[in-house]
Amino acid sequence: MIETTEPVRVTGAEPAIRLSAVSKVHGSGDRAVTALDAVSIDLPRGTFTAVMGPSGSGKSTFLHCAAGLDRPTSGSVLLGGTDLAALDEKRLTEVRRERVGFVFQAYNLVPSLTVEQNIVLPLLLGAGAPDREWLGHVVRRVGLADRLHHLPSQLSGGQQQRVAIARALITRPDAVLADEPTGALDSRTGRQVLELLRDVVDSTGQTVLMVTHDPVAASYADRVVFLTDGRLAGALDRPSPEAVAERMTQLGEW
Ligand SMILES: Nc1ncnc2c1ncn2[C@@H]1O[C@H](COP(=O)(O)OP(=O)(O)OP(=O)(O)O)[C@@H](O)[C@H]1O
Repeated sequence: MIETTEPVRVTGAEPAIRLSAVSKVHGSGDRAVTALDAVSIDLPRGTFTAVMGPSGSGKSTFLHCAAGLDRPTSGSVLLGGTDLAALDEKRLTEVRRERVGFVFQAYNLVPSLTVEQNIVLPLLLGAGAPDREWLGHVVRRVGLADRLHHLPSQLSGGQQQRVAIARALITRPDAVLADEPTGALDSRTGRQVLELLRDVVDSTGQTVLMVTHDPVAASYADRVVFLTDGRLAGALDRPSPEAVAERMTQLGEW
């Protein structure tokens, strides 16, 4: 008798974010600029992806399309299995609030609110009640348990960015999207923020997508994808800072 062993089929969980042939044209006529040109990519759940490329290569547009902040001219974006193109503005805003966490270079905290109030703000806007247990977990993870009643102005830059990361995590989003999160930090504080993002992926299975110009920052990711002229121009898995820097040099100016 011949025994056949069926290969175990790993169906692969649905990606946190899927872009299919996404193009984005800004403006029209003579002024039209193709910022993204038929980009297709899956960001698997529980992974950390960095996006790099020369200035003007489409990194921010990529992040904004992936997050539903910008609507593609063509192609589709699935966020946690939801087709963003099918949503009206109101629903898109809700989906963005519930399913995506944002971290920006300028921390974007509300100066008159305490650390705790800033962290739970997305829940209040969405009329959800803060889950004290999850809040406790998030503030411990970012190392801010003893700063909850401080104002942002009483914190260092790195601490403020950690508040922003906690705020991004409070809704348990499908993905955390970070645009140059260490751009305003010195290298030591920047490393702490990158270690935190890495830990968020490793210990909570979160998905992180980060735009950066810094090869060291990119080396914290599982994978770096490169953009030039709005197109994907390769990727590096388990990137070292040296390999990322070399690839960026090949792609032209930074
Ligand atoms: N609102 C807009 N209107 C017109 N053109 C735009 C707009 N936003 C972006 N662009 C153009 O689209 C292209 C990609 O821009 P994008 O900001 O995505 O690049 P980037 O890689 O993030 O750049 P940088 O590293 O300099 O921030 C650029 O040529 C830019 O000038």
